[in-house]
Amino acid sequence: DSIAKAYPYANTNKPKEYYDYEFLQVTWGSQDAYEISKKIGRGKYSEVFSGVNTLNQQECVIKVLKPVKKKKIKREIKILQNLTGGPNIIALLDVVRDPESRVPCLIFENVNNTDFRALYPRFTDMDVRYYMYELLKALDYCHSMGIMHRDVKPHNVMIDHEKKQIRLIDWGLADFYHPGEKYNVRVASRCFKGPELLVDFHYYDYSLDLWSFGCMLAGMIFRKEPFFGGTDNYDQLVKIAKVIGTDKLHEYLKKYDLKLHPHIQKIMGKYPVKPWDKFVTNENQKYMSPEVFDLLDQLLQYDHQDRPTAKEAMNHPYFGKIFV
Ligand SMILES: CN1CCn2c1nc1c(Br)c(Br)c(Br)c(Br)c12
Ligand code: NA
Repeated sequence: DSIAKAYPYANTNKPKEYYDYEFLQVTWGSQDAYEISKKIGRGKYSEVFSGVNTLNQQECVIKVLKPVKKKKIKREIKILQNLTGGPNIIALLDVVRDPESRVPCLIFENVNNTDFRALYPRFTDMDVRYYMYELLKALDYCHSMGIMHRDVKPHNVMIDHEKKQIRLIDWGLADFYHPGEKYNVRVASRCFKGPELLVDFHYYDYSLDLWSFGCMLAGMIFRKEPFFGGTDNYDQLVKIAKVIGTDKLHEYLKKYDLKLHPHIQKIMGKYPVKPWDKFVTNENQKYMSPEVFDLLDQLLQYDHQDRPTAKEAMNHPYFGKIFV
């Protein structure tokens, strides 16, 4: 079996009620304390609004959950409660039920976010290093608390560029890591799915988040969003193989005794490794450095066991300069 390199027993050492979220007794606050001002987003599982707490005039974000299994709602609430207060983790302020519809709403602290498509092109090389280090702080924290995020992507990293603050949001796909547990591979967003998900390897761990993190970093420094732009979950692996090559893919499959889905076998060719400097252009060269290429080599590896942990990534020389 494959066991996490980092924090494998984080949950083993916790009381049962820490991870056994099904028994969570949700104490619902009163919805009438919150007024919705405008819709700011919509996802598969929720609609998101900016709002205000009428009792203290505090701005907030209201995530109205679409009808989904109670178990999944309890999981998201439990995880948010376990993590609130952690570095760069979005703070859950309240859990309320809409009086008419009785639909559950999660109330979060507000972040004056700028959409990443408009923000990232404005980043200096130091901005990228700074914000990606802050994101690793959030990942190392949640991993140390026995939780995999499983949906790391720019859409889920809120950035207030004035305050130079980030918050990792949307813990709706997050789950508790238990060594040897079989997990659903239908998680993360297509372009950020790790190879383990695309080859149906169910015994994955926190290192999935480090693959997604690597995809974010590559997209930011090469100004190519998404970096691996697959058209479906089969093509996604082909797009990855066209960059990191097929030799190591076959090594990976052999090590874990995995078979490529027949459709992937049909569309997958034989590809060499594509060096990172092939992606350099005039507009992205300000983000290039030997350190960042080395970090990408480490993060974007097929074998999840070979990727650095979040803590190891934080100690990479690429993040050395932000402390001068
Ligand atoms: C789709 N958008 C845009 C901004 N924004 C969106 N979803 C958000 C969520 Br969920 C939270 Br929690 C916060 Br805080 C912010 Br800010 C959010
Ligand atoms: Na959220």
